[in-house]
Amino acid sequence: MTNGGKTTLTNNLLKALPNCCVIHQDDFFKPAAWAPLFQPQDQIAVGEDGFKQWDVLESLDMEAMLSTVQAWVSSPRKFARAHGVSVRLDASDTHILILEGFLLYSYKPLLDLYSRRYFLTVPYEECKWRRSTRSYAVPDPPGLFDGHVWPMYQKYKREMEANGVEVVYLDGMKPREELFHQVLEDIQNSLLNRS
Ligand SMILES: Nc1ncnc2c1ncn2[C@@H]1O[C@H](COP(=O)(O)OP(=O)(O)O)[C@@H](O)[C@H]1O
Ligand SMILES: NC(=O)c1ccc[n+]([C@@H]2O[C@H](COP(=O)(O)O)[C@@H](O)[C@H]2O)c1
Repeated sequence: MTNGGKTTLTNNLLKALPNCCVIHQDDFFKPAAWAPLFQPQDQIAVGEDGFKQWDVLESLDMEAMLSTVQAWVSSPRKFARAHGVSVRLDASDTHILILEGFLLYSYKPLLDLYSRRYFLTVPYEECKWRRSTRSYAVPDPPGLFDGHVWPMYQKYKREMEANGVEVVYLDGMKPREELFHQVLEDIQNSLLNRS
């Protein structure tokens, strides 16, 4: 979920895991107008509620994100080099790709590609508070959290559960270090079980 601690956890994992790349879903938001002149290029819809609909799958270019994932799948080593990730030649040939995002489990073509699916959650009040302290490229207009962000979070999570998508829930209220060690251990175990 938004402000669950995804970026923080991802950055910690990136430092600890060899040959590890990341793709951020935020990089795939479709273009939006920042001024009326640019209106024709605006691909973010405005809902009946008056809010720009940022938190729906249609606002993200998921095809482009999938292509980026496929580029990694076809050559992790080349991908790592192109993204400035140093490839350790002495380490095992295992490569890891982290996808970091708030709507990763609602786009079918990606669903079967994941080895592990983690889902960080925090309670409503904490999420709202953390969000209020964030500064996004496009600032939240007043009322966006309750009017759009939270309802969309609930809707997509409900759908994900109804579709039987299995995830490992992580308690985003735990200290950063604890979350890091929990997930690192889980990744290491899943790698061991594969070999
Ligand atoms: N485990 C944690 N406990 C308390 N605060 C956290 C924790 N993880 C992240 N934060 C804080 O919450 C905010 C959102 O974190 P961030 O990692 O950017 O979330 P996300 O990428 O999920 O939106 C930041 O201010 C960050 O410092
Ligand atoms: N990166 C952007 O261009 C942009 C613009 C508007 C809103 N957002 C917000 O980003 C959130 C997702 O990012 P986080 O998971 O990091 O919070 C969404 O809830 C969305 O409302 C991002």
